[in-house]
Amino acid sequence: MKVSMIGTGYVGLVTGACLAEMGNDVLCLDVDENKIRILESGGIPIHEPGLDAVVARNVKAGRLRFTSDIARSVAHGTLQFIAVGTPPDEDGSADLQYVLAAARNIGRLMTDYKVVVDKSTVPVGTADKVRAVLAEELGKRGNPVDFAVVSNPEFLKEGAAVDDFMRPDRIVIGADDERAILLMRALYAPFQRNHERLITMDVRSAELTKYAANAMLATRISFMNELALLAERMGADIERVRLGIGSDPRIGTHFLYAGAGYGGSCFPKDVKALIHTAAGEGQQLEVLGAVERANDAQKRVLGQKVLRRFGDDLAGKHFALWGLAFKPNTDDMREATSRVVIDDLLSRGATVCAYDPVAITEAKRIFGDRPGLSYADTPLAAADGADALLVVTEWMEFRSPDFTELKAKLRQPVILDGRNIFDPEFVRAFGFDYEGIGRAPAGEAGGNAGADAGQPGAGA
Ligand SMILES: NC(=O)C1=CN([C@@H]2O[C@H](COP(=O)(O)OP(=O)(O)OC[C@H]3O[C@@H](n4cnc5c(N)ncnc54)[C@H](O)[C@@H]3O)[C@@H](O)[C@H]2O)C=CC1
Ligand SMILES: O=C(O)[C@H]1O[C@H](OP(=O)(O)OP(=O)(O)OC[C@H]2O[C@@H](n3ccc(=O)[nH]c3=O)[C@H](O)[C@@H]2O)[C@H](O)[C@@H](O)[C@@H]1O
Repeated sequence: MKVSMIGTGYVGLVTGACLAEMGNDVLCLDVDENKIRILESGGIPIHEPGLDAVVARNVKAGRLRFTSDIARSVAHGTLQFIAVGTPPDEDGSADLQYVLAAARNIGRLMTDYKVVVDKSTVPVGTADKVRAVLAEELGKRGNPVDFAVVSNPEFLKEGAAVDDFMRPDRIVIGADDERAILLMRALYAPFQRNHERLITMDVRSAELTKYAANAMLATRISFMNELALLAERMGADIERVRLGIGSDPRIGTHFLYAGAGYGGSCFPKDVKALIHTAAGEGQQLEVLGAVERANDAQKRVLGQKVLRRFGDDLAGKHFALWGLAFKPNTDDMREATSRVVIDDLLSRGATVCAYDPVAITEAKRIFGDRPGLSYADTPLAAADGADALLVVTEWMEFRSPDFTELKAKLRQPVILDGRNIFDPEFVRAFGFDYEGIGRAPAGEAGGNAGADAGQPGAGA
């Protein structure tokens, strides 16, 4: 099938490459000419495991091409995927300007039947707006060309995007046009793996499904993070609680890890956008409001642990930070907890040396020449002379360091583990003063540690 992919970011490039992998003829469009130049010269503008191989293979086979020529993109695909960004507007609503600009381009130039697919995460009612823009542009030309608008939200995770797209849990298609549904079914047939994974529904339900999924996942995390703070106060261990509740299949152990707050380009913005959508309908989403507030507070928990140990004035103190990306296997730092932690420490006069396997270039772009912030080439080098090590992202390579060497590098053997990657007892046996998120204090096997183990709320 001929597919045009509008927007070659995380979603567009992965979707385009994976569709090409199944034999489709895919043309990827981006208004960012620099991105297109990188792709045309064989580079990949983002860090996403396995993506380079899929892209290279399909470019070589002639099934995947890139362009910044809008007319060429509109002419190419019967299926026109819109996979552009939908960042939060000042009031928290999803900014639809890029989606509607893409739709306008299609309407302005299309000459035959097109299925316009909303792949971007967009609020309920957006398909109607896209339809209206297409009709308006066609109307201006007095050209009654047939088209359909389909909602096909994407559920891939960064860092596992290719795998998620190739082996989806489900494929949601919101449409009311039979011809369009048939085309979408055919397009996604190779991804079904002998099991019906395609769920068709009306467009509005499909649009809401995407926000509901992210909001539910964000809720699980904030819920566990709040319980982790309570566990710290009570001398309980959130990891044991996670196993204890996760064994109930109605709850499950997945996606239940307490940590230093969720980040990324989607949970924060989608939670905000859903709250805003509901408010527009006169409904307050009380639970989601709390989810957002709890997460904002959770991003400050590591900084607060530092202040409790070292006092409010951190002048002369130096900290090692492991992990800049909002999660492992990506260089994405949008809404990353590391940004809040670094700001908190630097604003109190501390200096910070950070290490991340892939996100240092992105950090340099974000922080510029921020005084007090430096970067190291290895995790151990980052720890050199630090008063404490803060773990912010759970990269695999952080999980089994040489603890003896690490201790020798640090000025004080303090580890504040924002992702609970270490076994507290194991690390303490090396003489570290270790604190995780919601972990039992030293010597406690889950008993009541009373007021001594209490944390002052960490803003929650
Ligand atoms: N990043 C993720 O893991 C996921 C993102 N989503 C959603 O997918 C959408 C895209 O997200 P990302 O890929 O992360 O964004 P991104 O920011 O990485 O990429 C968007 C791309 O669209 C391009 N663009 C903007 N306007 C354009 C236009 N009129 N014509 C052609 N190209 C244009 C930009 O230059 C940029 O390269 C968002 O709505 C997001 O919420 C959904 C699931 C997962
Ligand atoms: O709409 C989107 O863009 C995507 O948003 C998330 O994917 P992503 O943001 O890439 O990453 P996640 O793995 O979901 O992690 C998000 C954040 O939650 C945190 N997290 C995750 C899981 C957990 O148990 N605890 C926890 O704190 C991570 O550290 C990270 O900061 C969803 O998982 C995807 O299904 C969705 O398609």
